[in-house]
Amino acid sequence: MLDQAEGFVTADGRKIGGVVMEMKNITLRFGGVVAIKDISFDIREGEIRAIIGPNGAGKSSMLNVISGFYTPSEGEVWFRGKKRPPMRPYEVARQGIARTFQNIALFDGMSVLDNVMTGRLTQMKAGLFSQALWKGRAEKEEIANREMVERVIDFLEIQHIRKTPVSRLPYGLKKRVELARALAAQPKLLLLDEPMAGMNVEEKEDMCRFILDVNDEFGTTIALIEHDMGVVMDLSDRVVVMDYGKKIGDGPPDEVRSNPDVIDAYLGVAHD
Ligand SMILES: Nc1ncnc2c1ncn2[C@@H]1O[C@H](COP(=O)(O)OP(=O)(O)OP(=O)(O)O)[C@@H](O)[C@H]1O
Repeated sequence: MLDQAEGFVTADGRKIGGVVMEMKNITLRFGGVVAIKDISFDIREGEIRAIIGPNGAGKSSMLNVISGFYTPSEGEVWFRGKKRPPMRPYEVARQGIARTFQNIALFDGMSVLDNVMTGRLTQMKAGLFSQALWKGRAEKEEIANREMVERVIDFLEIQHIRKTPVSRLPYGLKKRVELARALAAQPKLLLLDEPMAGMNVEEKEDMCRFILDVNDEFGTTIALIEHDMGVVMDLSDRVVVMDYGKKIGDGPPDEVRSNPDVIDAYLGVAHD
C-alpha cells in the first residue's frame, strides 16, 4: 500500500494516485425533495470510480453536481486542491471535466468527425479577434485540435464512419462517438452517465473495453453511473453506493458487494 495521501495500489496491481476531486458533505434539495443528503467521497487520479444505487437514489443528481449543472444546497466541491466556487457547466468543462449523457446528446445532422471536433471547443484559446490578428497562432491551434481528434477517432476505432452523419448510426456507435467527443477535450476527469444503457451484450463488451483502454492509455480519471452490476464490478476500482440520497457504501467492488446494507438496498433488488 502507498501512503493514502499519494494513492494506493488496487488488488489487481493498478496504481491509483492522489485525490483529484473531493465532494464534502454535499446536500442537494429540489424544493421539499432532498436528492442528496450529506454525502462525502473522493475521486483519485487514474481511477475508475462508479456511483451506483437503485432508481431515484440520487446518482444523476450527484453527477450533475460534479459537472456543475447543479450547485449543491450545502457542502463543498474541491477540484485539484482548490475549492470550486459555483460555476456554469461550460466553466467546469474548461477546468477539464468532460461528460457524456444518459440520452445521447450529439448533433444528429453533423458528421462523426464534426461532432468529435466540437469536443475541442472548450480547449480553444484563440477567439475570433485573435484569429484575425494572429493567424499563425490560430493555425497552430487548429492543427493541434485536428491531431487530437484524429488520435481519438483512431483509438476508438471509428475511422470508417468519420464522414457519416450521426443520425445514421446504430445506438452503440452513437454512444462511442459521444465518448470520442468527451475524450477529444482531453479531460482531467471524464464523467460517464450510464455508458452502457440500452446496449446489447456485444455493444456492452466493446464499450467496457474502450473505457478500460481510455483509462489505461490516456490515463484518464473516470467517474461513471451504471445500472449493470456486472459491468460496474468488472470496471471499477472503487464504488460509491447511494440509496434514497444517502451514501450507504464506499470501497472496492468486493467490499461493496458484501456490504449488507448494499445487498439489502440494491443487489437483492431486481433492477432494470
Ligand atoms: N430537477 C429535479 N426536480 C425535482 N426533483 C428532482 C429533480 N431531479 C431529481 N429529482 C429527484 O431527486 C431524487 C434523485 O433523483 P436522481 O435522478 O438523481 O436519481 P438516480 O439515482 O439518478 O435515478 P435513476 O437511476 O432513475 O436515473 C428523485 O427523488 C428525483 O425525483
